[in-house]
Amino acid sequence: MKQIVTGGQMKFLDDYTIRKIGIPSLVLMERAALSVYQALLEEKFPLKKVLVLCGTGNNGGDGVAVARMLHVTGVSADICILGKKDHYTEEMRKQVNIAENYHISFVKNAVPAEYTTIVDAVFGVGLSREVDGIYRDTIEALNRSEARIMAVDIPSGISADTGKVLGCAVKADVTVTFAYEKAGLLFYPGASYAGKVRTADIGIYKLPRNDFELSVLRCEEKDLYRIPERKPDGNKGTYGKIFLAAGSRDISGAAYLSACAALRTGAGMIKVHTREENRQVLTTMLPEAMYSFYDDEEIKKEQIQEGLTWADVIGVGPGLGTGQQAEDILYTILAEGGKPLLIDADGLNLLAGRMEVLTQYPAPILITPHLGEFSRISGVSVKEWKEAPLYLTRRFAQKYHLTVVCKDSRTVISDGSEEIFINTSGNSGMATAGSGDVLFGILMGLLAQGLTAKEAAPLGVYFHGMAGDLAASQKGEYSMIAGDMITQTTEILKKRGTVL
Ligand SMILES: NC(=O)C1=CN([C@@H]2O[C@H](COP(=O)(O)OP(=O)(O)OC[C@H]3O[C@@H](n4cnc5c(N)ncnc54)[C@H](OP(=O)(O)O)[C@@H]3O)[C@@H](O)[C@H]2O)[C@@H](O)CC1
Ligand SMILES: [K+]
Repeated sequence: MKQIVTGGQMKFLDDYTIRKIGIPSLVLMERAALSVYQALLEEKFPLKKVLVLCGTGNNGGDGVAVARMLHVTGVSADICILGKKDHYTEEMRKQVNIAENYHISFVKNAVPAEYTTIVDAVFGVGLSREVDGIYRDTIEALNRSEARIMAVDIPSGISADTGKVLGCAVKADVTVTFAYEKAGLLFYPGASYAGKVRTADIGIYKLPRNDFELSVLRCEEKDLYRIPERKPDGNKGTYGKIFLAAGSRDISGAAYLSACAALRTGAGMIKVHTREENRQVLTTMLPEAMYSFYDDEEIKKEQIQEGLTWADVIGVGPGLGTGQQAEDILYTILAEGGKPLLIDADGLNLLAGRMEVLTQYPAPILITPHLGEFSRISGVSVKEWKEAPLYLTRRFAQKYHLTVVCKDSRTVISDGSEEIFINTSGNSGMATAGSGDVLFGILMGLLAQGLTAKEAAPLGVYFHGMAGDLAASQKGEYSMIAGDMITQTTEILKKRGTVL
């Protein structure tokens, strides 16, 4: 797991390192600038003529130090400072003083088009409001230039918390961020403004994970080892039994994809409860599953109860429909399930406006709404969510005692505790029919194998994104379809043994 920070947390850690640990601010700044200088060389930036664009804060101070490092190695570097002298931080003042002693050239009205490389050191984590005036004009001119752009810590204009563009923002080719990735570099549009992100260790104190009041994390490939190991003496019961209510009249695909993904992820057994019309197609396509069918008559509660008693994990929703039968199935499960429960799609649509019934359920519940569904069940608009994705997802999880997987280009996962996850795997090709059903199946598969909802959710989402990335590498983002992701789960599970 990788630790991510918000802008406020980074400022706290900077401050803690300086005041409590005792590393002087200028030492951190020197290391920060050196890491940017090295990145300029390693990423082969064209250093014929470099402009370092600085703000008045410490991000600007980093920039002035980078200009000095370039200057002493014979690179022609101009410094242009936006903002007034009386706004300089103490560190910025010292850096400017050093640069003046070196006779580095300061320019007033830089023309970005004249430079081969531009270092963006206007705003870092201290950006506090919309960018306008001279800042906006300069950033827009910079984005129009042909120069390669290196952002210091975060592209100026991007919110370090949400990735939002505050007015306007620098479009960088490479960003060197210090100590930790900032949440704003992971969320879109910030992620696409940052270009390639390099994280540099500059000596900031590494706070233990448990000491963060709110710990923002992301999974990485080595976390695959968290998928439970297969036991040589295991049997199909060892790997869990799933009861899945999915599919409706003429909708069999969602049931197929989720059930198949669950089995491919390693679940021992699955029983699909679905409409009679799906009998032939499902039993032909997925004979490995067991089935119970219902028709136009009233749903048979005993049939469902039998499945619930047998199962270790329950899933409800994919392709279920929102008619009376679907509602009866959902409420039977809520009343009598009592086992870890996953709800998606139509299951969530049926719950809109009645979410409080979930707080009565005696076992963990995991829900996987996309942003539209989240909006419907929470009353939070998509626009509001984008302003505060971490806070709003967590608040919702707390309110209804759930693990929430809020699906977006950067899925946010929270069980309401102090640990919250942002997922970074995946690609635009995954915005394809049935992709959510595959995720649902993967999550059921992980829960069936004994992971808790909190463990399964971030790992399953990451796993699903990896499957999407592998599918895209083979079929391309345009052509890949949901079934390709199931095929790739096989490849990912093969990797499990190699990442330890
Ligand atoms: N010692 C350390 O702490 C270390 C810090 N490090 C580096 O420092 C960065 C953080 O520095 P920081 O806290 O000084 O804030 P920073 O990002 O430079 O911006 C603040 C300035 O911007 C201004 N401003 C804000 N919004 C604005 C707007 N919309 N439009 C116009 N102005 C606006 C604001 O002005 P004011 O609000 O005072 O008017 C203030 O002058 C961090 O990202 C990293 O790069 C590293 O060197 C490691 C050691
Ligand atoms: K910057």
